[in-house]
Amino acid sequence: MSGLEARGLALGHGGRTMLAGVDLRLASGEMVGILGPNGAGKTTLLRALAGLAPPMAGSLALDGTPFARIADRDRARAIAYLAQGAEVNWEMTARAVVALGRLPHRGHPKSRDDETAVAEALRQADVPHLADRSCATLSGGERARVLLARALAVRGRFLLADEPVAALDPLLQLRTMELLGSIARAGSGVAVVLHDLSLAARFCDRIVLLAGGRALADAPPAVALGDAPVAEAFGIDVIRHLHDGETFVIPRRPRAPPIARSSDDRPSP
Ligand SMILES: Nc1ncnc2c1ncn2[C@@H]1O[C@H](COP(=O)(O)OP(=O)(O)OP(=O)(O)O)[C@@H](O)[C@H]1O
Repeated sequence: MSGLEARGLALGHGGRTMLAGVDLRLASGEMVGILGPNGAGKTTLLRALAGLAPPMAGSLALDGTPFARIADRDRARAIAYLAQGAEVNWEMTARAVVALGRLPHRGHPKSRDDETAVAEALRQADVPHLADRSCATLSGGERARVLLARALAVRGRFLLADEPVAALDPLLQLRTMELLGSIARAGSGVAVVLHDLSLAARFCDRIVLLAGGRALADAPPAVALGDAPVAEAFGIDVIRHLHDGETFVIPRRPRAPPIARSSDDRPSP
């Protein structure tokens, strides 16, 4: 079976289960959005898929080979991971940080040219002008784009990106989603954690919606972001706006909590 595959995953921290019974397959050429409320387990799931945190139960495999049988370096070459809101606390230039994405390739006979990969990643992430700046002096959005470039420089077959647009202005959010979509269309499997329902609905082929300790939905956006799953996962009502064939899903208001019926409300016998 090709792709990155999780079966029956149970994940948690300190012995506490946060997610259970998660099945997920990320194939080449598709972009999957991972959504859910704060604390639902999106980062926990993404880290497990990257091989950075072993599951409490279940299996993870790359093209049918269990993670346990894949060398760390081979896995790191195949699966690029962009952490959520990562800091860079060293006095390193942006170019040096992006070059860290080439570490899994060092000494590998089939490695592509590192300099070419770094230059292309800087260009894809729109940050060539920042290449010689110290990362410590970058704005939050600039740093986010440099760290995206580091993940792109891996040139993995899979890219797992945790909230890559959270710190970006509206133009860069759109450009980043377009970039991730083009990377998927070029043949990589992309999983992206998002909180923006419209970006997820417009750019993702499939949505995995996490809530209540499980995957509530794993379906195309029109289904996974339907009124019922969105209400159950986030406790909100949304407005849908169809424009040029694309659906925009806009949070409208928190759902009213269910009204407890007092004995006075009951119909008279
Ligand atoms: N190292 C840890 N030790 C203990 N609990 C943790 C740890 N990391 C995360 N958790 C808990 O696990 C749950 C899932 O966290 P996770 O970061 O995966 O959520 P998330 O869906 O990515 O949330 P957000 O949208 O806020 O980023 C949360 O309740 C969190 O408090």
